[in-house]
Amino acid sequence: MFLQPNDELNVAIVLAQIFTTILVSIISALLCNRFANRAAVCGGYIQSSLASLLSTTLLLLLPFLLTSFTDSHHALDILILLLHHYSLRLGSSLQPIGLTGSIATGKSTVSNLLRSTYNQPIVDVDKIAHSILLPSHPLKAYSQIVKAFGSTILNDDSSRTINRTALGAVIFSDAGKRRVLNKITHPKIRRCMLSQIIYNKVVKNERQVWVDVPLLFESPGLRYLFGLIVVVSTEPELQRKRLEKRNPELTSSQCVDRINSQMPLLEKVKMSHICVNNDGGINDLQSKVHTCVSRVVNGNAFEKGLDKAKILWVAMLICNDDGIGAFGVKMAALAYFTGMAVARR
Ligand SMILES: CC(C)(COP(=O)(O)OP(=O)(O)OC[C@H]1O[C@@H](n2cnc3c(N)ncnc32)[C@H](O)[C@@H]1O)[C@@H](O)C(=O)NCCC(=O)NCCS
Ligand SMILES: Nc1ncnc2c1ncn2[C@@H]1O[C@H](COP(=O)(O)OP(=O)(O)OP(=O)(O)O)[C@@H](O)[C@H]1O
Repeated sequence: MFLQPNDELNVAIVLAQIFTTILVSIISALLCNRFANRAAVCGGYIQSSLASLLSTTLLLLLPFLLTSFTDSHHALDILILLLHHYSLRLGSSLQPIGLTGSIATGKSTVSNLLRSTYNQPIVDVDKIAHSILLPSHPLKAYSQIVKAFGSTILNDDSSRTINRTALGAVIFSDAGKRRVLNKITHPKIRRCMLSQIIYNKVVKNERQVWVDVPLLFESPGLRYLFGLIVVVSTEPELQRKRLEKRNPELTSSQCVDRINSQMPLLEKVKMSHICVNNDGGINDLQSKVHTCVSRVVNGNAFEKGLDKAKILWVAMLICNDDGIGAFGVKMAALAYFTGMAVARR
């Protein structure tokens, strides 16, 4: 079933479906041809029977393979992997810039400045997380979440959409439940995030892409995806006050739960390349963002470390929400051979 190309994820999926359909057809045709040639050369009864049996099996398997590719998102994973691989070979990297911080330290405010003043492309991971929750989203987190948390987290109206405040109250006060939600949502968020990075880099040809990702350091290994990490920090008391002011629907203790559910900000600052301190007013923040953008545009703040990034991309794609199945093994093999090709250069 082909999806309608109505957003970056779907465009990438449709491209991936077309790509794998062509790839599988070429491989099958080549293999059939090879078997037929072998049989003709050897001329033996057993060989030619075996060859025709294998060719027929392959041809029969082809529609099945295509259906399973188009019904799943494995095709997208392979496309992302290959694009990443070839971008490294061409000497440019898909490595984006990570923008992080803790809750209410000002990531969205900085993103808005980057977008409006500097025309920078931003992938907003909170926005992705919200879209994932919709009943109509192709990655189908909605049904899994309702199964895990029950219908009490749904809005009472006819839409039956997820009430984010209700779900937040459950997961921010209980680390076990938070893990359950993260297990459902994070692989899907990651996949949409990667699709959007690829879309911006490859389709829109953007030089650098910023990714506003709140849990960059909390998600194991994710930091290696980024060539550069910028953290937005505020002093804890100011952070709590800004959170309470922005989200009046939350009680003081719910605000504290949300802050405590994340890694301490100081640790994040230590692990980042650039820190934008947001203890002052908006004008002060604007001038700090200006300094940050100058460093990034000059390019001298980027780290090397493509190998680490490459290993991570491969691991992220294999360990997706479908588990390490047969397709994961195939992808590992693909990654291994592409890696060998690079090593030989
Ligand atoms: C729990 C949900 C429904 C609350 O929605 P709500 O609109 O009230 O908050 P919002 O999404 O704007 O999140 C605000 C901030 O909370 C923090 N936060 C969100 N989810 C988590 C989490 N699982 N663990 C720790 N902090 C989180 C982030 O700093 C985020 O920027 C929502 O955040 C969600 O679906 N979270 C799970 C997905 C996720 O991890 N998102 C974070 C992006 S990686
Ligand atoms: N320099 C500033 N001066 C005054 N208010 C600010 C400043 N920076 C941010 N704020 C306000 O603080 C609140 C939190 O900021 P923002 O939403 O940008 O944080 P965030 O890190 O994106 O939060 P979240 O993690 O929840 O997505 C907002 O209401 C914002 O308007």
